[in-house]
Amino acid sequence: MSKRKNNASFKKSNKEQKQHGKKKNHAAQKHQAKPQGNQGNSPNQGKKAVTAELTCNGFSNDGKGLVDWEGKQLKVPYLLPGETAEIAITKKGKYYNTKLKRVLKPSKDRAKPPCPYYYDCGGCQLQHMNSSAQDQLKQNTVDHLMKPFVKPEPIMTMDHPWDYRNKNHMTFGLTRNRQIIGGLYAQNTHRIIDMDRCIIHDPKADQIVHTIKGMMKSFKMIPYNEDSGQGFLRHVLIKVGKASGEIMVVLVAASPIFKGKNNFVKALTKEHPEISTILLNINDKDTSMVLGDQEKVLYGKGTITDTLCGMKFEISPKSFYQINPAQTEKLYGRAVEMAELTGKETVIDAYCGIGTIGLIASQKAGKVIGVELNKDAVRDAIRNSKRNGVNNARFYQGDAGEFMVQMANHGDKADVVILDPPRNGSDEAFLSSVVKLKPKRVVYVSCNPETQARDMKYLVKNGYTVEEIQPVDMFPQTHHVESVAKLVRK
Ligand SMILES: C[S@@+](CC[C@H](N)C(=O)[O-])C[C@H]1O[C@@H](n2cnc3c(N)ncnc32)[C@H](O)[C@@H]1O
Repeated sequence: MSKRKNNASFKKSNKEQKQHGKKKNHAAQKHQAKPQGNQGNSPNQGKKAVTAELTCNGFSNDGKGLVDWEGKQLKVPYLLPGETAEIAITKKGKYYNTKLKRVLKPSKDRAKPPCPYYYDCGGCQLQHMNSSAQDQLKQNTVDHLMKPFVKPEPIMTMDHPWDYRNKNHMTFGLTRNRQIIGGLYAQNTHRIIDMDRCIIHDPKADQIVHTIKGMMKSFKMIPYNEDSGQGFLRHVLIKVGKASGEIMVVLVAASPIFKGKNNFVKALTKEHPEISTILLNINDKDTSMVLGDQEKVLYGKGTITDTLCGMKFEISPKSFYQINPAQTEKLYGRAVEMAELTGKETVIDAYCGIGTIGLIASQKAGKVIGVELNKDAVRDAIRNSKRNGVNNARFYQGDAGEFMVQMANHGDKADVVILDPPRNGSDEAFLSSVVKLKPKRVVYVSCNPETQARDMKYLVKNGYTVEEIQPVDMFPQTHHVESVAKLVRK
C-alpha cells in the first residue's frame, strides 16, 4: 500500500475512531430487533440505496444469507434462511452492496450475539446464529462441496465453543486526543476497535494484553502509526499452551531500540507470573504482516511447549500451531485412523509445521518423512522429535511440491501421504508427484474444503477414490470449517 493511500485511510480511521462509541451504542440498541449489516458484495460506492423487502432462500459458504433480487442472487450479511427482511441495496456498475436494515420475520435459529463488538469486528461471522444452526451450516457446506465424492460424516462439534483460540494478536493506536487504544481491526479496515476481551480468545491472553495497554503510558511506549511510520509498539502476539499453561508474549515493535525494556519485563512478569517467555520482534516494514524477520528473547527461552495427543511440542513465535487444540486432538485422531497404519509404512507428512501429525503417526508407522517451508517450524519439528524420543522421523525444509517431485524422480516409495496445506490448497507439482509415488492411502487435512475438493478431484481423476470425509468444527463462531478425507488407490 502506498503512503498516499495510507494517509487517506488514516484520516478516515481517525474520524471513525472518534465516532466509534456513538456508533456502537446505536448498533447495540438496534441489533436485536434490527440487525445491522455493514459488509456487502462490493464497496459502497455512494449511490442512493434502494430498500427491498426480501426473503432469504439460502446460505453462502461464508455465512451470508442469499436473496434473489431483479434476477440476481445477492449475499446479505447477518441474514438467515427463511427470514424476511428490509434490505438496502446499492448498485454501481455490476457491483451490489447490501445492508440488512430490519428483520421482519426472524428465524428460530437467530441468536443475540454475546460479543458487543460483533457487528463492527468481522472476526466472527456466525454469532447471530445458535450453535446447532452453525453446525448445520458447516455440515451443509462440506456436504455440498463433497457431493462428487462420498457423503461426509456428521461434523465433530465443540462442547464449549468460546475461549478456544490459543493465539491472539492485538494492535495498538492513538485516538485524536492521544489516548492509547488496543484491540482488533474493524472489518475490512485498519480502524482499531478498542476492546479488552474477544470471547473466542483465551481469557488469560486478553488479560495480558489489557495489562500491557495499561503499562504503555508509564513506559512512554508510543503505539506505531502505520501512516506516519512513527511510534514503537505495533502489535502484541500471545501464544498459550492450553494443556501446559505456558504463555509466550511477543512485542512487535517498529524499532529494536526499546528503552526501559528490563523494567518493562520485570513489571509485566510481576503482574503475570504465568508468562513463560517474552520476545521482541522487529517489524519495520510497511506491511500488513504481523511479524518481522528479526527477533530477540527478552525473558525465558523464546519458545513455549504444549501437549497434544499425549506428546510434547515446542512452538516458536513464527511456527504454525493449530489454534484450537481441543478440536485438533479429534482431527488428528481421525487423520491417524484414516492412515490405517500397521507399524511398517513409510508416511510422508507434507506441510508438517512443527511435526505434530507426523510425530503422532510415527508411533504406528515404520518411518515418517516431514516437509515444511518455514525453517523455524522445521527446527521445532526436529527438536520435537528428539523431545519425544522418536527415532523414525526425519524433517526437511523446502517447498512440499518440489520435495515430492524429487522423491518421485528418484523413484522413492511412500505408503501413505498425509497432507495439510494452507488455505489455498496444494499444487499440481505436489499432486502429480503423489500420483507418481502411488501411495496406498492419502489423508488430506484441510481448513478450506473448497480447495480440498478441487485437489481431490485431481487425485480422483488420477486413480484414487475418496472413502471417508470428516468435518471438524475447529473455528466456532466463524464460517471456517476443517475437514479430513481418506483417499485410497483404486
Ligand atoms: C495448515 S498448516 C499445517 C501444519 C501442521 N500440519 C499442523 O497441523 O500443525 C500449513 C503449513 O504449511 C506450511 N507451508 C506453506 N506453504 C508451503 C509449501 N509450499 N511447502 C511446504 N510447506 C508449506 C506452512 O508454513 C504451515 O506450517
